Amino acid sequence: MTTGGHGTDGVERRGLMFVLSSPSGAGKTTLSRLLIERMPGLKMSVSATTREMRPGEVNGKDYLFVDKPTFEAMVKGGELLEWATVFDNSYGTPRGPVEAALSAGQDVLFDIDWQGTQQLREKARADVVSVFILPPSAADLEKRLHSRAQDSDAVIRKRMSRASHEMSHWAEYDYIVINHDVDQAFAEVQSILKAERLKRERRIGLVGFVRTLQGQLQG
Ligand SMILES: Nc1nc2c(ncn2[C@@H]2O[C@H](COP(=O)(O)OP(=O)(O)O)[C@@H](O)[C@H]2O)c(=O)[nH]1
Ligand SMILES: Nc1ncnc2c1ncn2[C@@H]1O[C@H](COP(=O)(O)OP(=O)(O)O)[C@@H](O)[C@H]1O
Repeated sequence: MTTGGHGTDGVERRGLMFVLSSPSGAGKTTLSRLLIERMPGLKMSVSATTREMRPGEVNGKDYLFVDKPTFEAMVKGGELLEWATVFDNSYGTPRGPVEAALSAGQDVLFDIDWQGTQQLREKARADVVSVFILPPSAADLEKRLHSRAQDSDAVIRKRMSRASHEMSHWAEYDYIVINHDVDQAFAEVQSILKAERLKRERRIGLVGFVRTLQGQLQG
């Protein structure tokens, strides 16, 4: 599914699909924003959703906010790479921008749940790197959901009651980061991405690079 771009050292490599999942409120959105700001060559996948827009969210940036018939038409038209129902709403990843970014040699960042992560893995196992973010405690999780101040008490209760179920999928992920402190968690997630970018299997230009080096040594 992915074709090559160039790494910072000029060696061609396959783009990767970097997935962050967590129970609601553990810090995926915060960490995703920092990654996009600070890691060149990484593009956010903007999901389509039927959920209500929160105060401060921007249509087309945080999500593509669509109505149910539009979402169903996207599913029927094969426009979504994966999709799932979360908290009674539909969420899905538009296929076009992901494929375009990967073809242009960029990595793509996904803030999606475990259902979507499973679907991506089925489609492109070798190119998916998945990270599960855990909160330090249930009390912290609840505090963060309240401090975000964007959901009603009823919605927060629903998200808290779903957290344990969401978390039960932690062992399907490649890496686990506990978000005590944002700077520390960001540094950990960034290290994962940096190391994964250097993986031999993705660096399809290495054979040619080493051959050239060997040629130079012999010549
Ligand atoms: N499968 C899938 N899940 C998504 C997608 N977009 C968002 N989600 C997940 O849907 C859940 C709810 O997201 P949201 O309503 O933004 O709430 P938040 O996680 O509390 O910020 C989160 O677990 C997201 O990771 C998507 O395109 N596909
Ligand atoms: N390490 C942390 N310590 C304290 N607050 C945090 C931390 N990480 C995130 N937050 C805050 O918690 C709230 C939920 O974080 P958010 O990134 O929206 O979570 P998610 O996208 O996983 O639902 C936000 O108000 C955010 O600023």
